[in-house]
Amino acid sequence: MEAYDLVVIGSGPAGEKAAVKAAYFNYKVAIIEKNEHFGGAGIQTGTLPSKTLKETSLHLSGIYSKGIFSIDRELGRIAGIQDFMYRKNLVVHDAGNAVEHNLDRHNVTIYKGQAEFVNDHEIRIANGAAEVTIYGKNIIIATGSYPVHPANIPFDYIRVHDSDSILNITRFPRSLCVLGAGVIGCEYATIFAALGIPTYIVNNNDQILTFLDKEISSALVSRMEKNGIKIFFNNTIKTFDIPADTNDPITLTLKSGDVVECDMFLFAAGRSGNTRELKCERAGITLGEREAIKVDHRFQTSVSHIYAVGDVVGFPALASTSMDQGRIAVAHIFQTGDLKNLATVFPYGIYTVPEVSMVGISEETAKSQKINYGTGCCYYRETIRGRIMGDPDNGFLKLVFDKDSRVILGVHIIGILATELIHFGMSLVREQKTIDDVIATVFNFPSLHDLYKYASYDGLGSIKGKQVKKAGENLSFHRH
Ligand SMILES: Cc1cc2nc3c(=O)[nH]c(=O)nc-3n(C[C@H](O)[C@H](O)[C@H](O)COP(=O)(O)OP(=O)(O)OC[C@H]3O[C@@H](n4cnc5c(N)ncnc54)[C@H](O)[C@@H]3O)c2cc1C
Ligand SMILES: NC(=O)c1ccc[n+]([C@@H]2O[C@H](COP(=O)([O-])OP(=O)(O)OC[C@H]3O[C@@H](n4cnc5c(N)ncnc54)[C@H](O)[C@@H]3O)[C@@H](O)[C@H]2O)c1
Repeated sequence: MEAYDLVVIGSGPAGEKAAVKAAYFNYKVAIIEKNEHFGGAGIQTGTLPSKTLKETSLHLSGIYSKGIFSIDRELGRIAGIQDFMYRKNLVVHDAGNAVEHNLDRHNVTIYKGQAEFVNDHEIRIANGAAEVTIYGKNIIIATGSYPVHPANIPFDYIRVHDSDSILNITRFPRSLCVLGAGVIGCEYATIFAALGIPTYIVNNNDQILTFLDKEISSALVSRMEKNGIKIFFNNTIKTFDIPADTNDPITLTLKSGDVVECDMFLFAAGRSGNTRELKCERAGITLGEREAIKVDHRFQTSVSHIYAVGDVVGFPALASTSMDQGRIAVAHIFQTGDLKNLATVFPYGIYTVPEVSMVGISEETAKSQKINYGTGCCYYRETIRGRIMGDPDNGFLKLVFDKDSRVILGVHIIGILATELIHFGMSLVREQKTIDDVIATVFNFPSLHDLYKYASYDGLGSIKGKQVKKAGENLSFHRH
């Protein structure tokens, strides 16, 4: 039986980075992947395809240039579903190959097939009729998550989809209903709505993306509604009526009694850990809620030489954090001494139209923690760069800071490039910088980083109790 210093199960962002890091330190490493292609949800079915479809929908719809440069860009021909999928397919294919190449380059041995534990050191890999068992001195489970399939949702992958099958549609929906206003639901709803497709969201509470600062999530709701999305709050679907003729609409009856007619349906109301096939009980590994594996802060499971990283351990379930979790587990196993814990300050990037990003605490959290906090805000259109670009999103940046120390505690952005702009804010929060530090910083001019400067000035005004002049909507921002 072939023996390895480390066996990694799964080649998504968490598994790839773990395997490559251990190999870099000259350990003998194997990785097991059950899918034909490498990269997991990060590259094949989640992050990368959805982000590419978002860029494609912005490009095809011209949503950010309409009416701004005097002459509207017209598409030479009507874009078809092949045009919509073209770049996604290309980028996914290239990025999947890049993962394989990276593993190869680092001399990681690749096993194709489905892994299951024989005991706490031995893993059986089945690939069709072929089977092989390998030995891992240490093991990292990085098997990710899958979209749950509640019994009442009649998935047919033609008109009723989950976030995997929506990537393979062969025609545009004439209209779309999404169940769940989490990140997946909101991102896909805005991608399709940007293309002019009538879109509905059904969500079982009164807010979308509940972890966001409320002012930002409310602003996103108003932008989504402006882009033609109708959201049913505090609601869920009671019955589905799917006619045999695909020209006829699917009829959904909601808990509220409302009836929604739509051409396609997307389920986006939750994922669970990919642990069922692993037979974790044979290795003595303890599972938690939603089929996730229980780990400590170093990603060690209940069995000391077995670690678990990425989506399979649950929150925060991001590609960004998953990669670092993989690296941290390896650093702990082999005592490389370079990485100890996952950064406590990391950003959330929501690739909706418009984008949203946040780091640190929201105004609601500051309030609940009884912090003597202040806020400062600046709209994109109040900056010169924003005016040049034109800003159909009415985007803004909001700072939450401690009024006594003036230290910035949270940064919240809605608007173009929010997921890029947030990283300066992340440094501010991590390094406990003050609004005065931001005011004393020179940025390129014109640049959107002015948002930080003028939000800080706005914050100064709010400390002194002045009402700082604000253009346009949300003039009535509550000041502390
Ligand atoms: C639609 C969507 C959009 C997303 N957008 C973002 C985003 O914008 N930003 C972000 O940070 N995150 C995003 N995410 C989340 C991100 O994709 C995941 O957090 C990330 O992929 C988790 O990485 P992972 O390595 O833990 O698991 P995965 O990427 O799921 O990879 C797990 C791998 O393990 C393999 N595997 C599973 N079981 C076995 C087995 N028994 N044997 C062998 N192989 C096995 C699978 O085939 C898969 O290749 C998104 C997710 C979805 C679904
Ligand atoms: N940009 C990103 O970072 C990004 C993008 C997509 C996904 N992800 C990751 O993927 C994970 C899964 O995302 P998700 O959106 O599937 O799940 P989620 O748990 O974040 O959201 C599910 C939503 O569906 C609602 N819901 C649940 N059951 C319902 C029901 N029966 N009826 C109506 N509404 C219902 C919930 O209230 C919630 O708003 C997230 O935790 C996230 O970390 C990240």
